[in-house]
Amino acid sequence: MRRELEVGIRSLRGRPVVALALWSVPEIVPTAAYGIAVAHAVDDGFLAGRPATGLAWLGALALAAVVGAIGTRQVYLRLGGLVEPFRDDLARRVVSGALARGAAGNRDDGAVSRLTRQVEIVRDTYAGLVLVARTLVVTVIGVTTGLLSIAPLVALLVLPPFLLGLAASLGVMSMAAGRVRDSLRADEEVATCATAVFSALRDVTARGAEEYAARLVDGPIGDHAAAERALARVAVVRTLCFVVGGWGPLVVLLAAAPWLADRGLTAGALLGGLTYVLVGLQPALRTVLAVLGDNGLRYVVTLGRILDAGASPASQQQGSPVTPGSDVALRQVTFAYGPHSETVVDRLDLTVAPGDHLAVVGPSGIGKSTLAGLVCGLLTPTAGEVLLGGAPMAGQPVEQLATHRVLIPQEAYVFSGTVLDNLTYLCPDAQAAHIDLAVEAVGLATLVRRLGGLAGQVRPGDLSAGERQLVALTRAYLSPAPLVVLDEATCHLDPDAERRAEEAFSARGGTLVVIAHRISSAMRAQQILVLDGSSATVGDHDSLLQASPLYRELVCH
Ligand SMILES: Nc1ncnc2c1ncn2[C@@H]1O[C@H](COP(=O)(O)OP(=O)(O)OP(=O)(O)O)[C@@H](O)[C@H]1O
Repeated sequence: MRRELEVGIRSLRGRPVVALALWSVPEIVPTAAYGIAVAHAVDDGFLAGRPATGLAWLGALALAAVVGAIGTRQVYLRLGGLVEPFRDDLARRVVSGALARGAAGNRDDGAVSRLTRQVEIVRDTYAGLVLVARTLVVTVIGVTTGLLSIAPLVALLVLPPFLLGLAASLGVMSMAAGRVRDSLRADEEVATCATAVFSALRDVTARGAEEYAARLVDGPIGDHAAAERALARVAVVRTLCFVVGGWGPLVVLLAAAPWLADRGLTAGALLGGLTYVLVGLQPALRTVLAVLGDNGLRYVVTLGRILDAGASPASQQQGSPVTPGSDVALRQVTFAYGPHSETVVDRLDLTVAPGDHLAVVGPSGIGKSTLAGLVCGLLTPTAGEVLLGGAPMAGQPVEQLATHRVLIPQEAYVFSGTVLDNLTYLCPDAQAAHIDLAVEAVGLATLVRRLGGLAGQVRPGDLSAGERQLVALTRAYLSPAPLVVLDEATCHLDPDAERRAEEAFSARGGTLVVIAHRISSAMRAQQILVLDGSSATVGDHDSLLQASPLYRELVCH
């Protein structure tokens, strides 16, 4: 919070602060005059049986208010000279930061929001804070001057509780800023989670993952509720501050009235003192609390966001995720589905160079799909590690992994919608020419024509298992992911269609891992991994014929 306040105070340097202060002086006149006029109107006028004198004092009060209004007008005219340059500085900071990040190749999607909405919020709240700080100073000077002139004892009684309440309100501000930040963060977390779940609603329903989706949003919603409760507790503390600083002086003054009367305090002076509390101090504290609680917090939090985003692109890059390549490496990977389950993969070492085509073969139930899950980061090794482009898969966010690898399982996922929706699901910005190329390469053209082109409707139930696989394969082909893993994803295609699809993927670029359904598929790969329960052998077709009895057996089959 100190940083945000320093930025605001520093911005006042070289601005017309003196003119603003001088034009605030006329405003002190009515503030100081309230109690004096009431005291004299009562003591010298109405209680002395001279109502005309009483009314004259009240008339003088109206005159003082006119003087104050002239000062207020001039203050507002000069406020722009303080606030607009501050806004310009912030806008400059946002634009420079966004340009620097753009030049460094990093998109800054939040810059528009910061430049328009957030800078305006800071400008408005800053103006509100300047005004309230000025009003507070004017009130304290005016009330103190007035009280000292009619009854110095009353000043000694009412000012301490007021100042105590004011100090406590300022202290609560720092605590409240932290709570507002927590609440905003929690709110963003809920929005991020809910957006992810809502945008995947179709998939959630299709895969029956409703409970999992609910669990995803459950935590952030709980955090948000806790943050809101903490914020509500701060509001209670703020109310207590007002009780002390706003009502405290009134109670003290009323309680001390007999004691003051014994010391010669007149009824008019007592009423004058009450007027200062009710018309001066109490509204000033209420405004301070309202403005600090609203403007102040919005100022600190929003300016904080702008300042954080303005950090140099180099420092931001340090935290940005590493972009892995497409080479896959397994280092002593061991995996079992549970602590007491049999080990499916045992200390496996494997390297697939970028651009290579690896086929995995082995008897049913030996662990081929498990290996595909490990390579894609869907399963976490019990021991050892899986690296993609040299970066460990473990701990990488799902969104990041999704841009670097795509897995097509045996049961192809196709949904109700247009052909185009189904094909561009992993690459929404795909160009028409690229889509046509993919459709042709993978062998989907006949089906697309039958469905009425890219705008035609797909009804999953009307497609054969092989047709659904072709749709899913074309989608994977269009995906920008450099690593493609096909887990028996062509098992429902005839051998020719399978060959055509696999050749398309080989020519696509990037690394290809195929869990082979047919041995003919394995023979197209540069490297073949034979999984044999107790051991795993890697080689090309010829070397494996020599080295692996299991491979020889699979080829004969
Ligand atoms: N989710 C799971 N929980 C527990 N065990 C599992 C799970 N999935 C697979 N297994 C077990 O792990 C072993 C390897 O299964 P996996 O599906 O990886 O074999 P596969 O070689 O792909 O078989 P297939 O060729 O029949 O598809 C099997 O014994 C299987 O029963």
